[in-house]
Amino acid sequence: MSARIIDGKAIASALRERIGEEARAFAKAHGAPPCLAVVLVGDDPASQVYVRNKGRATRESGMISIEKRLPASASEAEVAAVVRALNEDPSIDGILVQMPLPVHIDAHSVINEIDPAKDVDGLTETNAGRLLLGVQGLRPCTPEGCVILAKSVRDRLEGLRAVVVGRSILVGKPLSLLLLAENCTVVMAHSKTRDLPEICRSADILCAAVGRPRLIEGDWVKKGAVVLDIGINRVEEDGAARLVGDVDFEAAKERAEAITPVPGGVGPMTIACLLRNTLIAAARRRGVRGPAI
Ligand SMILES: Nc1nc(=O)c2c([nH]1)NC[C@@H]1CN(c3ccc(C(=O)N[C@@H](CCC(=O)O)C(=O)O)cc3)C=[N+]21
Repeated sequence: MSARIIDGKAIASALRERIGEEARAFAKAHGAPPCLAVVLVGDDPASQVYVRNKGRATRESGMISIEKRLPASASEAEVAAVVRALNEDPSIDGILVQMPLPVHIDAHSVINEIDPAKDVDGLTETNAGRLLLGVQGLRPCTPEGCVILAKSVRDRLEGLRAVVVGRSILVGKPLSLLLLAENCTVVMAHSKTRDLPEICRSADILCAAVGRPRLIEGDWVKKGAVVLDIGINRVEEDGAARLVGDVDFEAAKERAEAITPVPGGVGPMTIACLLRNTLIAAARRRGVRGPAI
């Protein structure tokens, strides 16, 4: 039996719809919609596309989107100064510094300049610490999206064995912590893990976030598992550019119960969760409860 394909695009679009309603109610109650600022340094073509898409999605959800662009030659101090000005601006609810930054800029330092209350990526030390502690904070968008997708298949994640392949700051580590918070038994696997195929075969929920095209083979997937493919790899195949995940989708879907496609799986959820975080940040900054979505 072929797996059910988890339609991340449709789930994200339904979530964005609900966020839009909440954002409009917020605008009525507070006199202005939530506002997201995106800082883009340099002219990386992929980043330009992401930022344009984020801007469009933000406006479609009834929120305000502003962009601060700096040249690739901007110094770390200049980028930090832009972030600090956005921190001070009361009309800004969320700040996202688009990655990657030019190599001469230390991304960690710049991210840490963001006011944790406006850190809609959930990447500052403060929000990472809050995630570790299990207290209220802003959670990273892609991992949050993954948990929503897993719950679209399994009502309760409690007691399930989750294997997360990849330990990046952006995805692997925070996703492991979020799944732990859902009472999964979490295995954090990575490039030095021994017997990776065997460990993957033990997963009820298999999450691949390594950035290696089709690393996870079909027979690494347990029958009936939920597979979340977080990889977005651009490859050249038969002379055409294609987007593929970290999982061999065609093979894995013959064993999984449900699987996310690439594109159209986890990616769209990242943007929906970013908008959700912006709404949450806007509400909390005004001392009201965040959205119940
Ligand atoms: N501060 C920061 N926060 C981020 O969250 C962040 C970032 N920097 N830098 C770049 C990565 C990448 N990222 C994606 C978001 C949505 C899709 C997405 O919606 N992808 C579509 C299709 C994309 C396509 O066709 O190229 C999909 O998977 O269906 C992909 C990638 C957010 N990132």
